This record gives sequence, C-alpha cells and structure tokens, in this order.
Amino acid sequence: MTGGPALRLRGVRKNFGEHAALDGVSLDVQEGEVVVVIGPSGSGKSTLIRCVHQLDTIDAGAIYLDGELLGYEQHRGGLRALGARRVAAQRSRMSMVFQQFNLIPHFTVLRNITEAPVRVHGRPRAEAEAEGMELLERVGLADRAHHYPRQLSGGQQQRVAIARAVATKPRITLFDEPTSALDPELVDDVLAVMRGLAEEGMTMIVVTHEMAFAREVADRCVFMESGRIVESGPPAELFTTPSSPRLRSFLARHHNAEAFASTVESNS
Ligand SMILES: Nc1ncnc2c1ncn2[C@@H]1O[C@H](COP(=O)(O)OP(=O)(O)OP(=O)(O)O)[C@@H](O)[C@H]1O
Repeated sequence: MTGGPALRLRGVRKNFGEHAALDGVSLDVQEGEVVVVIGPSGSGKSTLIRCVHQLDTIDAGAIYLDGELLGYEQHRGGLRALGARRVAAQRSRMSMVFQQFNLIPHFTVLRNITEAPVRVHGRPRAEAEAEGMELLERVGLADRAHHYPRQLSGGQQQRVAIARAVATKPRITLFDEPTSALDPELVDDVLAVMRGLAEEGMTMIVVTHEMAFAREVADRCVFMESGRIVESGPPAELFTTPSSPRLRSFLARHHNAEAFASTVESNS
C-alpha cells in the first residue's frame, strides 16, 4: 500500500482494429471508494474493467494497482510485457464478478468459494472453509453450502459468485453488469449484497444500468461515452445537475424507462 489511490488509470487506450474502445481514460479509485460506471451501450464500460483486470491488454497509457504498474515492467529504458505468471500474480490481487456467474458446476457452493483461497493464495482448507461459511452467511446462503450450482436460482448463484470474488480479500472488486442476466425479481437480493459490501468499505468499480443503485450506493459516478469519461462526480451532483448534454439525455432516457417500468408494475 502506498497512501495513494488503490487504482490509478492514466491515458488508457484500447483499440479493437481501427476502433478505440477506450480513448485516453484517466481515473483514480481511492481505497474504500465505490465507483459506479454508467453510459450507453458500447461506450467502453466493460472494456474499462476488463483492461483493469488484464483480461484485455491496453495499447497505450498505464494502470497501477497500489502504485505498481500492471502488465508491464521497465526494461532497457522502455517497457516490456510481463510474463503470464507475473500477470496472474497481479490479477490475483483483484476480483471480478461477471454477468454470467460461471460457477464450477461439479463443485459444491462452498468449494466454489474456497477453491481460489486454497489453490491460488495457499490458505489452509479448514480456515478457508470457515471463512467461506461466514461469507455464505453474509449473502444469505449458509444453508446452501453443500448444494451444487444447478440447485440454485440465478440470483443465488450470483450471490455465491460475489462471495467467491471477495473470498480472496481483493484490493479491488470489479463488477461487470452483475444483475443484467437475472430475472427482475432476483435483482434486488444481489444489489443488497453489493450494498452491504460497499457499506463495509470494500473498494469497488461497478458497471451497471441500475440507476437507483448508482444513485444510492456510489461514492462517485463516472459517465462514459465513445470510450471517454465525459463527466464524473458524486451521484447527488451528477444526477441532479449534469453539465454535459449527453449525460442529460442519457439520464432522461433512463428516467423515462424507469417511470415506464414502475407504471407497468403498479398496473399489474
Ligand atoms: N472483443 C472485441 N472485439 C471487437 N470489438 C469489441 C470487443 N469488445 C468490445 N468491443 C467494442 O468496443 C466498444 C466498447 O464495448 P464495451 O463492451 O466495453 O461497451 P459497454 O459500454 O460495456 O457496452 P454494454 O453496456 O452494451 O455492455 C464497442 O464498440 C464494442 O463493440
């Protein structure tokens, strides 16, 4: 730990062919901060956190975790890419929760959670299991510890995936639209688990279309468009007095969609 931000992005660029999915993104995430990334489809939100987690390599700029450059090292006055083992070691200090929960089907719920702490972080199994049970308690699934993923609903599987992500005590947890593959009635339980982690001071970046979650839980909201951060700030400011016209029209579209959904709900 450095006393600086937990995560720092400077001028990050990611190209897919001719197209810049990230076009010079700079962002600091402080320890304990919850940053929620919003923006239209294709604006680069997922690419941003995939680059942080080193699932995608970057084409320019730099990303630092606790002051350590990710993916590259100084070599003969320039930079060279790190080997796979060192990248894996850096990645093991972060966790990511995906849209699709990807639990290992032939492992029990508890084993899904303890596998990385035991195999990657060398924790004694008994200790990892005790902590795994505590985590399951926190996500409301202690009674499912010895079930298999197929015996759980999508929302329950996602809560297990979140417990798995935080079991390694990551410096930062990245969420990529964690509720968008779920039936609407399962979304709230997952968001409640994430809200609990935020209240405990976990450092998080959350990509989501859940505007109420962004408004209520984010310390800072980042609005992206065309691979750039157009505006960022505390949600109370961003949502009430957006300065960019693009953010204003994005919020209006979402507001209309939410108002429509609540009318349908109250009429049903
Ligand atoms: N593997 C890939 N190959 C080619 N283009 C890609 C790839 N991944 C993303 N892109 C492109 O990069 C841009 C940013 O995509 P990204 O998935 O980051 O957007 P997003 O804001 O997360 O969108 P959504 O809200 O729809 O998930 C898009 O134009 C997308 O088509």
